[in-house]
Amino acid sequence: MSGNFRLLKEDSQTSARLGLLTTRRGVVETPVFMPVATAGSVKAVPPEVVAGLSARVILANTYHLWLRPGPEVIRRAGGLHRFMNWPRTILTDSGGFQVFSLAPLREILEEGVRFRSHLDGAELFLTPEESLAIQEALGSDIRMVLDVCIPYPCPRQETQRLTDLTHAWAERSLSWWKRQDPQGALLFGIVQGGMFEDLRRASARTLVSLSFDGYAVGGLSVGEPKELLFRMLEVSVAELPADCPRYLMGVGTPEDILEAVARGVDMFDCVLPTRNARRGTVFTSQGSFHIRNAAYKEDFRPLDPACSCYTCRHYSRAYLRHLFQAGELLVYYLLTVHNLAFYLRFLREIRKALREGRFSAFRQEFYAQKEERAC
Ligand SMILES: CNc1nc2c(CC[C@H]3O[C@@H](OC)[C@H](O)[C@@H]3O)c3nc(N)[nH]c(=O)c3cc2[nH]1
Ligand SMILES: [Zn+2]
Repeated sequence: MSGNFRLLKEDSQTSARLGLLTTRRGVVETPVFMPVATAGSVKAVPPEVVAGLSARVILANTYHLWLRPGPEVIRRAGGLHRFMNWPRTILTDSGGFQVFSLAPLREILEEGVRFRSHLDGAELFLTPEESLAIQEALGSDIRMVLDVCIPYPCPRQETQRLTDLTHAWAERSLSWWKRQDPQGALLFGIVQGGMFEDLRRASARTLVSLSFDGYAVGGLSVGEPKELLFRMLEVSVAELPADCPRYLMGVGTPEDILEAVARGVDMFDCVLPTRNARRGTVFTSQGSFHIRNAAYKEDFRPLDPACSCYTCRHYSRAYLRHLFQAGELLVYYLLTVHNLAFYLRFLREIRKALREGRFSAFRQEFYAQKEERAC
């Protein structure tokens, strides 16, 4: 819909591409990883540090911020950027996923979703228009339409019904959007269709015919086998315009991201680097490991010798293990900084490989190193 995305280079051997997404808060090189700040904070790490790690976009969540502290508080604070002191791009998810993953006792109606708050059980009703009104109060730069995140598995007939509903809500979202002055904010549609190739293709085509600024592929990374995730991704992306950004929601491990980039995805969000850090699991160039392992009790090396992040420059595995065992809060900060640095560096390396026309060699090297580790 809006020409905010420029294709800079397409890989010769795969569908991978290097792009530039311009939002009203800055320019974002793609493929990009977006740290998750669901409730308005990248857990345990201040925004200046997240920006210092080169993050250009973070992701917040309509459902969580709607329930607490409420959109009016954030609107009166001057919007989410001011409220959380993040001056760069913010993408807000619509709440479609949380209503199905968090809220109990829900009812999907034509008009919207009725459910009970996971915080206090209060009865709530979320419509496509209300989700966009909340995102408007938050003042995010990229907004997602309210969709139905179809669970896995789901019978074909129910998949068709929920996908049709998602399309009706997408249409209502766009007509609401056209009645507003979005002031340069972008609106993304979300492809559903469950695990049925024909429903996936039809969903992508329907959303493209409505014309959005970008397209997310939803309803994946919901417990399905990897080969199904990538097959449904391929058939969805095949129907999406090359000159619009594609966002694969909730994915994933470094390998999943690499494979999705190879299939033409530009944008990623995932809780893995931040959530795993708080659980003591770290990502490194030698694979991932759990810091509480006794093997690290007197291991005075950094988490990853190939990492130059603050944590790796100043602290050893032994110290980080000690903090984790002692329940010292500092370890959340130190491990999250490292995992985010790892993910953001990984995407930087992917963009560099694409820029230099050696993406396939980079991908082969990634698997060769993985093989080596396995021996
Ligand atoms: C993990 N797998 C996965 N995440 C997904 C999310 C974001 C979760 C959202 O919830 C929070 O992360 C758990 C973040 O705020 C994130 O934006 C999705 N969101 C929407 N609207 N529709 C989907 O079909 C959908 C599918 C997903 N699959
Ligand atoms: Zn590090």
